[in-house]
Amino acid sequence: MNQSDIETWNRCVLWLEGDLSPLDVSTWIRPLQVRRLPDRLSIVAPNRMVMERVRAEFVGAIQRAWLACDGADLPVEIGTANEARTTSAAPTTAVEPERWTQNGKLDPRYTFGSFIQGKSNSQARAASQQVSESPGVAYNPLLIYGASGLGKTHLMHAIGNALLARSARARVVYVGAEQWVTQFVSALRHNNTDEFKNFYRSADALLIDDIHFFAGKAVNQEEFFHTFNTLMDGRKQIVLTCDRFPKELDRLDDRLKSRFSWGLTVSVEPPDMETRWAIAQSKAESFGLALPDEVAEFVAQNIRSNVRELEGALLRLAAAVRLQGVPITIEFARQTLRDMLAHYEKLVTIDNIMGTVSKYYNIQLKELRSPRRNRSLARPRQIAMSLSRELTQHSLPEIGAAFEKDHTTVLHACRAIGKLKEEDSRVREDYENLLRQLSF
Ligand SMILES: Nc1ncnc2c1ncn2[C@@H]1O[C@H](COP(=O)(O)OP(=O)(O)OP(=O)(O)O)[C@@H](O)[C@H]1O
Repeated sequence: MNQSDIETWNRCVLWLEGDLSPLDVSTWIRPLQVRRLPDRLSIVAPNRMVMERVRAEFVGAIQRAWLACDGADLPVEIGTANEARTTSAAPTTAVEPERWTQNGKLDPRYTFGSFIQGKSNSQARAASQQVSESPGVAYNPLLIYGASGLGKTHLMHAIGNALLARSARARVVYVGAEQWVTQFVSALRHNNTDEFKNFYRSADALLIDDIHFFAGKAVNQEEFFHTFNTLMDGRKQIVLTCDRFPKELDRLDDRLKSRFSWGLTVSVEPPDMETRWAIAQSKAESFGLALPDEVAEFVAQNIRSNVRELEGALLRLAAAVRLQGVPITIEFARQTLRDMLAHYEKLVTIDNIMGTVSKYYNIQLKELRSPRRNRSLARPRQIAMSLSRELTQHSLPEIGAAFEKDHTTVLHACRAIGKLKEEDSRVREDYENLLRQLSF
């Protein structure tokens, strides 16, 4: 795949994430390699099973996604890597077997410049920048953890790209833990583990994504343990990402956990409203979408769980604008993103906001509706009203009715909490914790 095909295909995958289940996307779509030929899309599946399933179920969706992302309506041909290598009719679709003697590919789009900083990720970004400036010295290993789609891989690639920009000859090795496991198993099977070891142990910087994938894989952990020690002894930089705080990983060797804590462990959190807004603006610009401020605000307010979803939403808007050629308004965004928005509305209701807030403050649910005004009840009630305003589409009178109050009380609560978030760090922290809990 050339760079332009890779970029278009990445956008297609994002687009398909809006239509298919996450499991379908990771099982059937992500393993595909797609190449645009003058008259067709040539898809190579890693094996027969994937090929047959994609051919039976996903070809239409892939065609639509390509049309939306690239503007070209092309027929699709699909084969497997083996077929592609042996079919002279389609030599351009041949897929190189995954080899650990090649560096994994760093995405050139993932740089510090394209990473939007906010409260939720400033520590991770600063640490990553520092590592890229003083590899092997500043923080070693650097471990970035957090939920899916919050920018861990982006930061890891940014470090790799920056290291290569400083020294094009540096051996920056990037690999997903899953890929490492596959490669190591293959090396064991073919009796060439020495080559595998030399490759990883001679890196100047080793970046391993998603190390939670090592959990329960004792032989791989053992190999990684030795690679880790060799690189640390040679003052080579190690960067790791994980979907949770590594001490919480079950079935991961304690020796590894303790070594991870030699360096710095930083988290990335879901972005707050302001950061989502800035990310929306920046992603829209990179997709060539002129996004009016009020639409950016609408999208940022409504797509909250992670940046990958936010990006998917903007891509959809960009494709819809291109196809329909109409001006982009809030109503247009609401229509185009209605299934994504419905998903959020279903999950965040006033009832579950009240439930989450009462549990957080350890008060009874009925107290949120009661007329009692002592501070220990009034503050949680105001926070619950303000969250209902921020996270649902309900009007002030509807929120008031749910709390058995009138709409002016809700308005007052939203203003009071808005001000307190600026002035009182305790309120701000509580509000952000609750937002995180409600943003699944
Ligand atoms: N702060 C940010 N600024 C700009 N883009 C971001 C930011 N955070 C995430 N993204 C974008 O969101 C998408 C998902 O990010 P990324 O792949 O880094 O997530 P992740 O945390 O590694 O997720 P996973 O654990 O699922 O691999 C990427 O396209 C990335 O560029």
